[in-house]
Amino acid sequence: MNPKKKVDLKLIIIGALGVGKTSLLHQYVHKTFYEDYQTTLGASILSKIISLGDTTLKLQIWDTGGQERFRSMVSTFYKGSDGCILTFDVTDLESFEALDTWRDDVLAKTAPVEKSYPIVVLGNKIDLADRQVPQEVAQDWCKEKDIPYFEVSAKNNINVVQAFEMLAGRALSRYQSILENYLTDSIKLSTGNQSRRGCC
Ligand SMILES: Nc1nc2c(ncn2[C@@H]2O[C@H](COP(=O)(O)OP(=O)(O)OP(=O)(O)O)[C@@H](O)[C@H]2O)c(=O)[nH]1
Repeated sequence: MNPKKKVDLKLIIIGALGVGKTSLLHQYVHKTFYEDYQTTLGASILSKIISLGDTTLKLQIWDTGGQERFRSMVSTFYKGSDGCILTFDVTDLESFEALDTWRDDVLAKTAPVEKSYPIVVLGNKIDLADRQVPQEVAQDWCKEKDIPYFEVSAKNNINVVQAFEMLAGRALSRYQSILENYLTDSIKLSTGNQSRRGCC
C-alpha cells in the first residue's frame, strides 16, 4: 500500500468587520459557535488536518481582523497563502459592497502574474431574517468572476465544511500543478545541460 502524501497549505479568511470570519473558522475546526463578539486584533491561526483522496492536508488557516486600522498590516499575511475565503454578511450590504476591494487587495499580494489563485466567497449569517443581500445578487457577482459561492451559517453549521473543503481541494490542485511545472522545468534544464555537455 502506498503511503499517503502530506501537503501543508496556508489558507486565509478575510472580509469586513464582524461578518463572522472567526465564527466560521471555529465552527469548521472546533465545531463550536459563540454568540459573544470579540474582534480579532491582527490575525490568529488555527490548524486542521484533513484527508483528500490520497493526500493528508495540514491546513494552517489565518483568521484576520476586519478592522480598517489593521488593513495594511493584515494584508502582509496574504503573502505565501495558497487560497482565500472571502466573507461577507448577508444582513450587511456594506460588507458585500466591500468584496471588490478585498479581492483586489488579496490578488495584488498573491497572484500578480498567474491568475489561478483559489478564492471562494461565503455569504454568512443566512440563519438571520433581516437579509440585505439577495442570494441571486451575490451569485451573479461570483459568476462574473468565476468564483464559487456558498450561502453559509456559522451559527447553524450550514455549508461550512463544504466551503472550506472546496477551497482546500482547489488549493491542493494548484499546489500540485505548480510542483509539476517546477519538476518538468528542472528536468528540461538538467537534460539540456547534459546534452550540451555531451556535444563538444
Ligand atoms: N446569527 C449569526 N450570528 C453570527 C454568525 N456568524 C457570526 N455571528 C456573530 O457575529 C458576531 C461577529 O462574529 P465574528 O466571528 O467575531 O466576526 P469576525 O468577522 O471574525 O469579526 P472581526 O474579527 O472583528 O473582523 C459575533 O457576535 C458572532 O456570534 C452566523 O452565522 N449567524
